Amino acid sequence: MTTVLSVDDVTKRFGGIVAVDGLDLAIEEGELVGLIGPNGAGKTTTLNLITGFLDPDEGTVSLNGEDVTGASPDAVSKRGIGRTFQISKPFGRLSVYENLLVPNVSCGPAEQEARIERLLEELQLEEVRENRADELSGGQKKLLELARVLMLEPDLILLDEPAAGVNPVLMDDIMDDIRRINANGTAILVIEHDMSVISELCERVVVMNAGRNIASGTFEEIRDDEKVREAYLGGT
Ligand SMILES: Nc1ncnc2c1ncn2[C@@H]1O[C@H](COP(=O)(O)OP(=O)(O)OP(=O)(O)O)[C@@H](O)[C@H]1O
Repeated sequence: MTTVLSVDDVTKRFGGIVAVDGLDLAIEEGELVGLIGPNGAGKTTTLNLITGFLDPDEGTVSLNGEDVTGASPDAVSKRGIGRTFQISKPFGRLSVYENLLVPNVSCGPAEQEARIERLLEELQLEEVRENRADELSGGQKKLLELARVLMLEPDLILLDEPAAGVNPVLMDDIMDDIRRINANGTAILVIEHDMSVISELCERVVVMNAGRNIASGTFEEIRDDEKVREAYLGGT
């Protein structure tokens, strides 16, 4: 198997707080992995370290075997990592269609247009293509963000809480979309507090606590892990 993402012994401190503490994490080609952990475990900081929004104090981040530690968010995105945010931030005054013209694609205009049309259809945004992005529901905004990320045809997508603020019916559609994108060959890492989403979606789950990777396995394996139970009980 080819390793798409490798986080090796990464540490990030904010003053006296060690947010990420010697973290090791790897995602193989085609995997769909969940990243969970109690509040403050370091999940979002990890995403920020992988995507170049933060620089680690120690350790390395590699993408497809290439060291991308310290690269800018733009450079990381060009090398094939896409990312969505906990709170979607589309360009509110632009239409759905115009938002999809924003990503800096490396293909020509005809292919760009074809990708937009395909994604509008696949993600069921066709009906709202001319609507302003700030008129969309929470779930539709998440779909638009996913479409924006897919415009760049990434090797790996990092999803930060895709279920937050989404109604359950649309969440079922979003889960189907995530499965389909993964089945087409894109590796995915999902941060999510909703355990039903994690258990339904992810073949492997990594658990963080206090900045460290404390367990990795199927949902059933980590659910029955004593260290994981203690981490969640200790956090409440
Ligand atoms: N910019 C920052 N400055 C100072 N401390 C920070 C900063 N970002 C995160 N932290 C701290 O780092 C630790 C890890 O935070 P992080 O947001 O990564 O956790 P998380 O697992 O994503 O939590 P949640 O599930 O609540 O989103 C916390 O103690 C947090 O307060």
